[in-house]
Amino acid sequence: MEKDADGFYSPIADSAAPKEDDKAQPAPNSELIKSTFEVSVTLADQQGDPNSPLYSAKTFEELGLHQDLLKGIYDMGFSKPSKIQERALPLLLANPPTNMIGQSQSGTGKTAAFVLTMLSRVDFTKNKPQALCLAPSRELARQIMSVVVAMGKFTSVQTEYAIKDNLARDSGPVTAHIIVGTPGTMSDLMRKRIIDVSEIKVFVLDEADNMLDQDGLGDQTLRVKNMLPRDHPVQILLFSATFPDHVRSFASKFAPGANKIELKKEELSISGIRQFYMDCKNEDDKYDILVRLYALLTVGQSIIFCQHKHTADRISARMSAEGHKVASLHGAKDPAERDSIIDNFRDGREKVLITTNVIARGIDILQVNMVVNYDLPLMYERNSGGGGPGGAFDKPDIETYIHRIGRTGRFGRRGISINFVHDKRTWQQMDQIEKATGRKIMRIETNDIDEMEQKMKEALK
Ligand SMILES: Nc1ncnc2c1ncn2[C@@H]1O[C@H](COP(=O)(O)OP(=O)(O)OP(=O)(O)O)[C@@H](O)[C@H]1O
Repeated sequence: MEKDADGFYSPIADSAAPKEDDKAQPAPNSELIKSTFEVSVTLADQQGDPNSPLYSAKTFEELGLHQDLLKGIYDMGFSKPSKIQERALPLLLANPPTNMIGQSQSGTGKTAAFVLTMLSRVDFTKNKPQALCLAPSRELARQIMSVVVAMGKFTSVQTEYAIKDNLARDSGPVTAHIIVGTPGTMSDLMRKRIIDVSEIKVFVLDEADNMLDQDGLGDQTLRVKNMLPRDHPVQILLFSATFPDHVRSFASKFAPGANKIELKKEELSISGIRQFYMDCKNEDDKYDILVRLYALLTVGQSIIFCQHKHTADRISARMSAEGHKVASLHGAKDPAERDSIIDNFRDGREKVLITTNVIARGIDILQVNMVVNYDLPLMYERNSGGGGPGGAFDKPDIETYIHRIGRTGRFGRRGISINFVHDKRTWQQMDQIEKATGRKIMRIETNDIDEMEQKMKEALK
């Protein structure tokens, strides 16, 4: 079976496929919630709470960073390290270099830990690639690059992208120190020797469980690793908020002898994200409820996740036709369009983004205070007996759920997630998610608009 650009197997019927009578009907305005509250983006002082993943007993100065990098960190407005930064950085920067498997909840600052390591290990006098970083989407690669550039502002770091359409096929060898990209393009450029790997010292996988998963990007990532030099050690860093059991042992082989920072199952999701569900009557009702939520979705910014790109396109086309301003983003759009959509959303020019799992991981936009799982994230289960030949998308994808809701509640902020459930199957799937994450998912009435607004107000306080 072929996987599409969003990493899904494609020949699965979209349960929310358009129906003949599905033509856009303007939603009565009376149904729209009038938003009467402001978003309070209060950054609770969790950096002083020893139980918080943002807590640290140390300062950045104590972590052994170069003066130029400290300047970059403070210039970004960071004052104290988070727990993962405090614990990981001394291990990451120690000599001889040791591999690392680092796990920490979404939005707790893993990026800074690996970016500071790359910047610390580069010899700026040599114009050759010395650190490679892979991410599962171009959007995340671009975001990581912005952190490299910001943290390296007071160094002479040179950077380059290994993402689709960035380098011409006949480009000369890349002389940049740090290259950030997606695995397919990275391996392509390495094979063509546009990227010379002879001086590579650090190899980072962000969203490592996804990058190593054989049902995901595993093959492409392995191809990159197999092209790395063998005449000197390369420090391998794997970071993610999740490391499911089936990836964990492979991760240990991929990064042998790694220092490990791990989370317990009950620590996986963030307490600042309040989780809700709405009991929808059927597929069509999901759409109507989303439209009714529109005013709340635009109080801050929100991301609506669908299982399929055609669902994302269909909902956004219908909402736009009804006069609501929304954008849609998925892997079938061309790279330039993807860049402009995410940039518009990042800059707040768009408030509602309807998307697929393509941006479920890593994307850090602090103003996002609401995530809607229009469709719950599902994984392909072979031989589940639930439909297609040999398997079906029946099982909830717990890791993707944790990453999706983690697009809100970043670095101590508050956020809301809402799951739409509409039949017995989706109920059961949500029940499994609740059990696996150990966090209560509260009901919100769909027909009591005041209650809906009140609950959200409280959750964001
Ligand atoms: N020490 C710090 N002080 C203040 N803000 C920080 C600090 N470290 C990171 N941040 C900010 O916190 C936010 C989340 O960080 P980051 O994107 O690295 O999270 P993450 O752990 O990689 O999350 P995810 O698992 O979702 O990828 C970013 O906006 C980042 O700038």
